Amino acid sequence: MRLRRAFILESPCKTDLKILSSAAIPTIWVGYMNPVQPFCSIKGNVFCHTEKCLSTSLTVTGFLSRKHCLRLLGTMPSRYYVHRDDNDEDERKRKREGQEGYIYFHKSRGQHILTNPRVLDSIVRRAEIRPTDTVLEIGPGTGNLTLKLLEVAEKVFAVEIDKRMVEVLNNRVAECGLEDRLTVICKDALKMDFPPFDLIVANIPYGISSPLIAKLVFGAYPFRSATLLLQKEFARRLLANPGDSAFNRLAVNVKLVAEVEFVMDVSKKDFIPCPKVDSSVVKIWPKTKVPDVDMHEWWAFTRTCFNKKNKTLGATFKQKKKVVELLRRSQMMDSLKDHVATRYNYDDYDDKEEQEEQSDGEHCFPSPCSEKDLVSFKEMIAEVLKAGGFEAKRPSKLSIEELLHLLSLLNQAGIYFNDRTKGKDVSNEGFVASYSS
Ligand SMILES: C[S@@+](CC[C@H](N)C(=O)[O-])C[C@H]1O[C@@H](n2cnc3c(N)ncnc32)[C@H](O)[C@@H]1O
Repeated sequence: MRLRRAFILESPCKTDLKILSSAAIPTIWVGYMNPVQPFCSIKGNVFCHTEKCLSTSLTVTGFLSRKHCLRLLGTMPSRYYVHRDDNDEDERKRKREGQEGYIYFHKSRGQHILTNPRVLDSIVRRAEIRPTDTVLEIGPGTGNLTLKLLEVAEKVFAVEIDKRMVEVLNNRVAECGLEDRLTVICKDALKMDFPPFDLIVANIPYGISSPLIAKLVFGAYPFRSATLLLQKEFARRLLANPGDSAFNRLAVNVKLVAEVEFVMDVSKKDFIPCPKVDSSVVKIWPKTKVPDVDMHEWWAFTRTCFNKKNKTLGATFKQKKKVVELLRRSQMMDSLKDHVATRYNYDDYDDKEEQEEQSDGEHCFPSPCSEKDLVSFKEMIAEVLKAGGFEAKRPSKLSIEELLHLLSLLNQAGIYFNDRTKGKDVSNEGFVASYSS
């Protein structure tokens, strides 16, 4: 049968629909075929990237029932999917929300559904799931990935913040008779303790990538690996090595405790609605042997060094604000308690950036340490940097081993980065929060 106009939708499986694409269509867009309803009546709600295919005819060898299609799609056919900004005031769209059959994808929640079955299969294959594994999925959405995970894992915990998605997911999994192996937790993944799991496999909302990865690799969760779909640029940063322009604080912190492996790039066209950015899949392997370092001290140290990652360490540790903070944190101020508060005069400080930082009010002193103590503390840091050969080096170019060495030299000299006046914080909450926007 030759169709002049095809109703193009997303579906996990082209063979199920028995659609053969013409050579002109590089990606096969398949889905719910409704030969009765004329295409033009639904055109308004179809996403633009599907429209590319409209003029191309498809050779169709069979149709699926609407019910079967809905099961494959997990929810309504895409004419019901509307992507709406949270500040979109369109009354008609608002009215439709809540009506049966309509589901809105919210940008603020990163709701971009991965629909390419080949990509879904590759993610599951590269995750190397064993039949006895419990998998944690963050942000299952309508369940395209969840269903694939349920085919191979013993159990899946899916954490989803959006109640509407949870409903769709539960219905879809129940229709496949797999509900016994799925536990859906309707919570914010950043604000909960995860149940025990062996692996994480997820297409996460990109807005929470940093805090979520920090939570996973520094949380008390022993897991084999995390296979994650991330924004491409973000993945490049995680994969970056010292000296690469993308190497940053998160990369250095993750590399301390985990190995990161590139798996594959994923085009934005493989999502509905189509996001603005491309994606990549990476696999994170927690290291079995982690360097013996106080993590809170390490996090505070990398925060200080990577704040201006391309500045030389000599210049970074000359900044008055940094030195005063370090002096306070290193508990070297006991002898200075009686000093009269001093507001520093920055006129003699030839560092524009730092002056700007001061001007936001947050970092204004008075501080109870004297200029004399500050100068000698500064000299002490400079000596440590010089002795270790770090004065002219830039944090962005240092290996983990070099950074660990520098930290131990500074600590040996009594210079600390974590606030030792506050007592020991054993949780990683502050650290995870520091990556939240
Ligand atoms: C990129 S979509 C992925 C959907 C699905 N996994 C897929 O591949 O098609 C991200 C999902 O994460 C959910 N989400 C967003 N923020 C979340 C959070 N803080 N905790 C848990 N889920 C969240 C969204 O509602 C959305 O369903």
